[in-house]
Amino acid sequence: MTSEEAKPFVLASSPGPPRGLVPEHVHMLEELFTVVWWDDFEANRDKFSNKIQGIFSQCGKPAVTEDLVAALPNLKVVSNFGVGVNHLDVAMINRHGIKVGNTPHVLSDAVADVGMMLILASARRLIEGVNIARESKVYSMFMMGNDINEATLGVIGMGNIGYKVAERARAFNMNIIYYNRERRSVTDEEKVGAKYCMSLEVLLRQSDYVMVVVPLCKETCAMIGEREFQLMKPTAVIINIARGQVIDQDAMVDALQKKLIHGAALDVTYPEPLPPDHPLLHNPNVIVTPHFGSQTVETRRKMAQMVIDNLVAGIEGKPLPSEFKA
Ligand SMILES: O=C(O)C(=O)CO
Repeated sequence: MTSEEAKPFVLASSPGPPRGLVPEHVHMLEELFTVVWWDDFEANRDKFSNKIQGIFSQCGKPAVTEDLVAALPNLKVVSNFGVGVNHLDVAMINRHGIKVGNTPHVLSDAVADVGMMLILASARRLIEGVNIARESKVYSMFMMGNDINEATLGVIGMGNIGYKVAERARAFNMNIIYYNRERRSVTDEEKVGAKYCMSLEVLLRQSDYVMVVVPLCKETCAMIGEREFQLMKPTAVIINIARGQVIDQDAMVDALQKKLIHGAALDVTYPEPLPPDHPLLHNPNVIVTPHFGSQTVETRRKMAQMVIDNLVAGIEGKPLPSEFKA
């Protein structure tokens, strides 16, 4: 058994909610590392600065600023608990000779499940239905939903998660179209029956459900805005399991109010959470969930293991099992 001092030092934001580490993950980390929690680090910078070799980063916590990176001369790796690294300045971190790890693949099924769940929940008006049953109101025959059978799903971003959404939608007999930087292979397309759209415009015009699954970056920030909502069907529902900022949120509120689109189902927004008086929380055609796409016990366990594997490899100077490069 390694002594505490011999274990490499890793900086992490303090455990517990919001979005903190659950005890199981803390235990996994502490088995291999001397974990320096952010509050302790802040109070004792001189004691820890030379010792920290890795940072456990989650949803922008701790904030990996250039000042922090420069203050940690032995830092080798920033390991992100999640696939999306939009909150990290990867180019800046890499410039300092430090690697960045993330956790793709292991969470794709869980996130795609939430995407499919949001399609079904909005099509079948799940939240309204649950509320009616809970309030013991007279059951209304007029609370009609819509079939997703034969409806068209437009997937924007056919990466790992987008493809998993398509696999699920295929099982529900949806017509699948997609828009992606690169076209998938014919074999991939045929497996899920997905048709490639040459332009976003074509996808937006044809889709009953528009699912956003692109990573947030300069090119995708606010890629769905006023013009895009105008192209969509008035019956369409937009679903976002990527990052809130990929959609211009004010334009979406406007599009919903003007009935340019029918509804929205959002696992991601900005900010998170939305303030209680936000219009998206008070529209019966909108479902908002708390960015919980990857949040299952099993998936989070796999993610925690991957974060740890990236930390170990980075600290030992080996290639990361999953490195994200700028
Ligand atoms: O891993 C991420 O980046 C996620 O947002 C999962 O929901």
